[in-house]
Amino acid sequence: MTDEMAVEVEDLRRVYRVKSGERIALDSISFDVSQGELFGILGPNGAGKTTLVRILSTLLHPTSGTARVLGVDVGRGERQLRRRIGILFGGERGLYTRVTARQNLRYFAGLYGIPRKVADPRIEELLHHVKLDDRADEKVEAYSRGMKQRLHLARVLVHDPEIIFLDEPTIGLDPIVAREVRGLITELPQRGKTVVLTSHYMFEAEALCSRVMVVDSGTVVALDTPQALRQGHPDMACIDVDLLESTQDAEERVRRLVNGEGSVSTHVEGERQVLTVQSPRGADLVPELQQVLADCRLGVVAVREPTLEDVYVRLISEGRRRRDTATEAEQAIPTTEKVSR
Ligand SMILES: Nc1ncnc2c1ncn2[C@@H]1O[C@H](COP(=O)(O)OP(=O)(O)OP(=O)(O)O)[C@@H](O)[C@H]1O
Repeated sequence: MTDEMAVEVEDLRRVYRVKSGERIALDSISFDVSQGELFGILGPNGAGKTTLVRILSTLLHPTSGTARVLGVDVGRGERQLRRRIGILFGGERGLYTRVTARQNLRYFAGLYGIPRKVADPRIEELLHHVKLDDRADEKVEAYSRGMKQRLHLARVLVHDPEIIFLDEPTIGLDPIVAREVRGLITELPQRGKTVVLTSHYMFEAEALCSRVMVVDSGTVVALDTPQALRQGHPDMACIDVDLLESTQDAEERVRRLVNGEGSVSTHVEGERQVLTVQSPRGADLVPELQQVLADCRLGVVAVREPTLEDVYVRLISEGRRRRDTATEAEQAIPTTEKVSR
């Protein structure tokens, strides 16, 4: 393994059979991940992220297309690959809580057939690395969520895998613990590991990943460095409007004002409700925006550069608009014409 890509995916498709017929979770996606890269997969709920990670980590077979991990076809080299990959899914499953952290790690090392004289010093080093050495002989049931997640990371590393899949590794963690876990993830490439991670948090992807791939409805919407994605939309400025008191149709009215040339979203930030408008008109839009929102009580109105999250919102909404238009056009074609095409 020198010049090979860590992950090579071509035309990968996964369809689930459901009562109503078929559900396309991945629709012919292609991408590569280099060795030593920290690669992020972003996408809304149901985008296909977990399906993709499960295929890459040999837990699920693709319907068609190819996926090679460390040069091995995931469908053919399961046994060989499992020793070389580490998998961490969000949540608490996968540890034995009635025994200690050290016993957990010894057990998992044993499953991979690692001799004690190799495993023991590695376990010591890992416990130290995830800052659990002083609590290593305590039962895991007495651990906090954060300690369990750090132990999960040690478990993922116990067989010294070359590539690690992390599915939403900081989900449900408090901000301080999440930051600790992110710190440990950042160090993985320095330990020679390739990391593929999924996340719902844009700032996390921006802080950790060398490249990110945005997926929606099983297709790749964008793939680039976080910086290039942000800078790839020079026409876009963002306006944040603090809505101190708002009317129900405020967002809809702003949407009509923007008229498909950008995007509008509202989110709550602590006590604040913030309406964000992305528009190529930038600051020029502010007076009209204030006029449209004249019956609301507004706080600060600020024009700023887009963040990765803004770009993400725009990419997803543009993709969905394009798909809706294509579906409407398809539905407008008379049935006879569809059959003859
Ligand atoms: N076992 C299954 N049977 C049927 N459909 C499934 C199954 N697993 C996933 N799906 C569907 O496949 C699509 C992709 O799901 P997937 O879990 O991969 O998305 P995701 O991006 O990981 O979502 P989330 O962020 O909510 O975890 C969704 O429409 C989902 O409902």
